[in-house]
Amino acid sequence: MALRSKAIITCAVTGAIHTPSMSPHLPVTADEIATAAIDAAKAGAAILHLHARDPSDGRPSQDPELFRPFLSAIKAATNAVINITTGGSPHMSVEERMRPATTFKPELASLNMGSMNFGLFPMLNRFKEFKHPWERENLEKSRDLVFKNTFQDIENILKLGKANGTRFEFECYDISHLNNLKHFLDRGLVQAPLFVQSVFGILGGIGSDPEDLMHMHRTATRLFGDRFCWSILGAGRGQIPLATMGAAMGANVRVGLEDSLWIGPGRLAASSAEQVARIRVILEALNIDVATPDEAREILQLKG
Ligand SMILES: C[C@H](N)CC(=O)CC(=O)O
Ligand SMILES: [Zn+2]
Repeated sequence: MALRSKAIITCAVTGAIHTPSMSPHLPVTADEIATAAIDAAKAGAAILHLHARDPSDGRPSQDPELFRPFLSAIKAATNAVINITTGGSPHMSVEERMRPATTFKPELASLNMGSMNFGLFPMLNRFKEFKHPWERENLEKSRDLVFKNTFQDIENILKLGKANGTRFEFECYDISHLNNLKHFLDRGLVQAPLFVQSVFGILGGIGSDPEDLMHMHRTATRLFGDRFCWSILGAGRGQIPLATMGAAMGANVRVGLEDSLWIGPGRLAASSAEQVARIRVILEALNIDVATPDEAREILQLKG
């Protein structure tokens, strides 16, 4: 793993997993997403990972016209790195998922490194009341849902990136995803430094035990040596503890309401910025400086 000079904080402000009835703080409209992202950048996030939602009912959407207003507001207020999702929602087609990255040619986009079961239904044990029927439907449907990311899908998104100068946040939800990334590295379809976002705690992927983190780290180091920039994404209550453990080992970190709605046991986070502030305090307590957006660009060799 490339020795990390400074820690890059990525913030994912809304996503497509959580639904509006789960938290009043989940941004839905373009204004809410812009405000959440700008506040997260002010709190110390160098990279903003962005999804869009239909303002009428909060349903995840990859419609570029829903991205456009908050992208321009964010760019006007910060020089944070814009990272546009190509994962969208696991219920969407890959073509649908690729639309905003195709339209906006961002310097960074997410890329999910393998197909997998994507179990969201356990959240039905925690959340009972939903304003919109699609919220419960999506969770129920995840019992029989495959998040499709075939080798051809990945290759198509890599080609899109190459054409647009877009580099990737490689979402690795399991050890096999690291091997898939190595396959594309060996074929010269991806270039170092590889921004490896290890995703822990999604049902269908690797768990969120410290042993899982160590296993990911060992395997990534064996496969990529010092050609990767490691980052930790813990879903749900594992968010801050796993990010803390990873940071102590030299990793970068990802927080935000896309990945966890919580700031403490039973306490909803009031904003993604609150989670950024929390992990920043921890990083600085570990004597780790937080990277600015331009330092993140340099570390990840982004087009700027
Ligand atoms: C677990 C995260 N939702 C992973 C993610 O952010 C995927 C994407 O947007 O491409
Ligand atoms: Zn995402």
